[in-house]
Amino acid sequence: MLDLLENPFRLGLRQERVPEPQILTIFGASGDLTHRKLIPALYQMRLDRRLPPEITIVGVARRDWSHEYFREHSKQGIEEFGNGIQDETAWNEFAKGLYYCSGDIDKPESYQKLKAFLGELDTERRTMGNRVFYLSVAPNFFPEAIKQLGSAGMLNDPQKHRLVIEKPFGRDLSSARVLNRVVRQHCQEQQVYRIDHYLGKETVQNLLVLRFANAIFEPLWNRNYIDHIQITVAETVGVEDRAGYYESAGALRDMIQNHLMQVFCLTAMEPPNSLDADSIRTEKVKVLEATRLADVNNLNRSAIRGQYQSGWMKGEQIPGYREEPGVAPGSVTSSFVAMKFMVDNWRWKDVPFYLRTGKRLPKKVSEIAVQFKEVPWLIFQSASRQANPNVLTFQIYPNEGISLQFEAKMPGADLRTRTENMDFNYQEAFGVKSSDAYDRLLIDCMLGDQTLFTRSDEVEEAWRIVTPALSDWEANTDPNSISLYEAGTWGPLAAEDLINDDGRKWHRS
Ligand SMILES: NC(=O)C1=CN([C@@H]2O[C@H](COP(=O)(O)OP(=O)(O)OC[C@H]3O[C@@H](n4cnc5c(N)ncnc54)[C@H](OP(=O)(O)O)[C@@H]3O)[C@@H](O)[C@H]2O)C=CC1
Ligand SMILES: O=C1O[C@H](COP(=O)(O)O)[C@@H](O)[C@H](O)[C@H]1O
Repeated sequence: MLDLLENPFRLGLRQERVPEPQILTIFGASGDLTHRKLIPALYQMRLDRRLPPEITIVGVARRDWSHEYFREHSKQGIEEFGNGIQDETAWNEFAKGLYYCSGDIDKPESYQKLKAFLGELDTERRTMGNRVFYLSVAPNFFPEAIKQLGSAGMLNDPQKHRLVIEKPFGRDLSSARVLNRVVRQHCQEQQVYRIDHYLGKETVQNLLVLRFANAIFEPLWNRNYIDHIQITVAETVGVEDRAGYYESAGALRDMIQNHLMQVFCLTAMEPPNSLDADSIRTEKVKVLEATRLADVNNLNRSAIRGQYQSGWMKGEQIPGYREEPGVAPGSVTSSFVAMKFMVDNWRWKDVPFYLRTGKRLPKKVSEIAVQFKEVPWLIFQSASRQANPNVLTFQIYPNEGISLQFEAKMPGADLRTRTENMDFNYQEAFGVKSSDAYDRLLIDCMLGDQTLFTRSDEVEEAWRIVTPALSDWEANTDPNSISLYEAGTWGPLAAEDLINDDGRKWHRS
């Protein structure tokens, strides 16, 4: 493989700073996220020397594992979900810094045991009292874990102690406020990293670069040129073995309130004064404050929920959501949500933002499609009778990149046009696969950079916007009140109507 300095595509890709030695304590160490994402990301970062040799990871969960078992389990996770071990010597060195400390979030004695253990490790691993506590557990545990960590004196040094909180942050506006209050009682905002892994994705960050490092887009980025914007996160997987969590969350809490709304913020916000964490977060809050569901008096015009029923995908029969293990037979949990937002400000008046996400859809795809207005008068013949409008698409998954759809002249004597694409592909351009979002976010947290993490007021504003739909859906538990869609299709018909009624259609990538 070419060295960073030799490969011209990779110039400038070197990470500037390596975090100080520290101990990362993961609550929920035996869970899915730790196994599939966090440990593989941490190992890869150490392999790439983006983490110091002293990096130490302590897993916490109730089950009675040994350090050795946690190491073996982690190794298997890296083989299955990461880039593999690659180098046994490097693995052995990394594994020496992996520890397990069984404990129950609800029990104060677990924190005393953990505190003593971290103290011992500090001396052994030379980690200088630097601590990150990562709450990779179900959201209902967040308040208790924070209270207990605070009471045990483990969050009392704002310079050395950091707290990472997974999503969803609360389950509605009032619980998010309570959680923020708990956070404020036990630590300062500068210590808190509310994580949203979509902010760690390269194309999501590329949105900022495209908008604010290029002069040509900003003049067009408003109601004069943009017809509407669509944000889609479609998944082929179903609820898998996460019904315990998903039944009480649903697609609105699991995806829209956090991932899709963060992407929405970066698309719609005003230019920040600088890249400073608070400049960006302040602009995100401002655009959220101006945002509402399109029509709260007629929710069918702005918020659609759906649930997959049995269907066929890749020749295989897929069970319906209500037949999945752990799901109640009459469940009205949504596995699909589509929403229409309006932003009441000068830039976006009358420009709808359509957001949709769902499980068991035909394709795994995440993208932002910015559709421009049609030309006022077409003087050419078009292959499709009518010229297609320009669409700028940010492809978050798969094939991270950006493409611009435009009309081009077809060969021949006639002046006829056809729709073509100008493509930028991240991997081809830079000669590297984009790294996993968790790498970037874990490093940023260890370096004390909060730019890609959400602030308390941001989370609360996001909850405020979706509250009318959330309240209506919570109140309506009739199994027939949710629109059904066959697994392997693009969601319920009501979601098509949401956009078709405005004379528009969902972008198909
Ligand atoms: N999985 C994913 O792809 C993603 C998950 N997330 C978020 O990450 C968090 C974790 O999710 P996930 O890993 O899927 O969840 P899992 O259900 O797989 O894991 C939960 C973990 O919590 C531990 N746990 C449960 N109760 C206690 C307790 N009383 N004391 C101590 N530990 C406890 C469990 O271990 P034990 O039973 O041994 O105690 C287990 O390690 C959630 O907030 C989720 O929303 C975010 C993005 C993606
Ligand atoms: O946070 C979550 O995200 C995943 C989708 O993430 P992606 O990076 O694969 O697009 C989703 O499957 C899960 O339900 C949700 O909790």
